[in-house]
Amino acid sequence: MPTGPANDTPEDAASGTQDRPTGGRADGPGNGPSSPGKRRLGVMGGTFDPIHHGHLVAASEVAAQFHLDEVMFVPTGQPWQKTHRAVSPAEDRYLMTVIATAENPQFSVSRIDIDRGGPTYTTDTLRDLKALNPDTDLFFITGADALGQILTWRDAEELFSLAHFIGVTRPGHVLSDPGLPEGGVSLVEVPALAISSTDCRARVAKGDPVWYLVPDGVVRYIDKRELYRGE
Ligand SMILES: Nc1ncnc2c1ncn2[C@@H]1O[C@H](COP(=O)(O)OP(=O)(O)OP(=O)(O)O)[C@@H](O)[C@H]1O
Ligand SMILES: O=C(O)c1ccc[n+]([C@@H]2O[C@H](COP(=O)([O-])O)[C@@H](O)[C@H]2O)c1
Repeated sequence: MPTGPANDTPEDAASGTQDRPTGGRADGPGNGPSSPGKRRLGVMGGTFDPIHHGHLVAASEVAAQFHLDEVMFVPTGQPWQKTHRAVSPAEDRYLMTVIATAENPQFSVSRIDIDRGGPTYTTDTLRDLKALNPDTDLFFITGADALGQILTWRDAEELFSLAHFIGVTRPGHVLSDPGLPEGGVSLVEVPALAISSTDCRARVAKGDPVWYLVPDGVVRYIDKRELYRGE
C-alpha cells in the first residue's frame, strides 16, 4: 500500500499507486487537481445498505493520501443499477450513515441524492455539490467494482470534468482501467476489508452477528428497525 509522510503532496501520494500489483493504469498523471487555496472535498457515494467498515476505511485512507479537508458520504436516493433487490428505505440508510460517521470530524453526510428524488445519477450529485461548494475541488471515491462499471453510468463522459475520480481496491475485485480518461482517475490501495453490504444483510437474515463488520451503533440500529430479517 502506498504510504508517505503526512506532508507529501497529493501527487506524491497518488504516484504510489502506479506500481501496485493489482493492475490498472501504470503511468500518466491521474493525480487530481492541486489548486492552491481551494478546499478539497471527497465525495463517497453509495447505497450504504448498510454502511460498513470497508466504506469507512476507504474514505479515511483516501482522505489521508489526498489531503482532503472533508469526506462527504452521499447515500443514494434510488440506485437505478440495483434493481435486482429491494433497497431499504432511504431514511434508514441515511441515518445509519450519520450514526457511522458521527464521531469523525472530517466526515459528513449529505441528503442531496435522497432529497432530489428519482433515480440517482452521479452527474447530478457532482453538479449540485459543485454549485453548493464554490472554490472546491471534488474527489469522487469509488470502489474497484464500481469503477469497472463507470462507463455504463449516465452521461459518463461528463463525469470526469466534474470531479477527479479515485478508485480504491476492494477484495475480490481487481482494479482495472476500462478506458478511462488520462488524468481523470487515480487508483489507490486501501487496507483490505472483505466486507460487503450484501454479506452483512445475509448475516442478519441468518441471525449471524455483524458486530465489528459495521459500527456498533449501526448494529443496534439494524436491530431496532428490524432491517434485513426477512431477506
Ligand atoms: N470493502 C470495501 N472496500 C473498498 N470499497 C468498498 C468496500 N465495500 C464497498 N466499497 C465501495 O463503496 C462504494 C459504495 O458501496 P455500496 O454502498 O454499494 O456497498 P457494497 O458493500 O458494495 O453493497 P452491496 O454488497 O449491496 O452491493 C462502492 O464504490 C463500493 O465499491
Ligand atoms: O450515475 C450513474 O448512472 C450511476 C450508476 C451506478 C452507480 N452510481 C453511483 O455509484 C456510487 C456507488 O453506487 P452503488 O449502487 O454501488 O452503491 C453511488 O454514488 C451511485 O450513485 C452512479
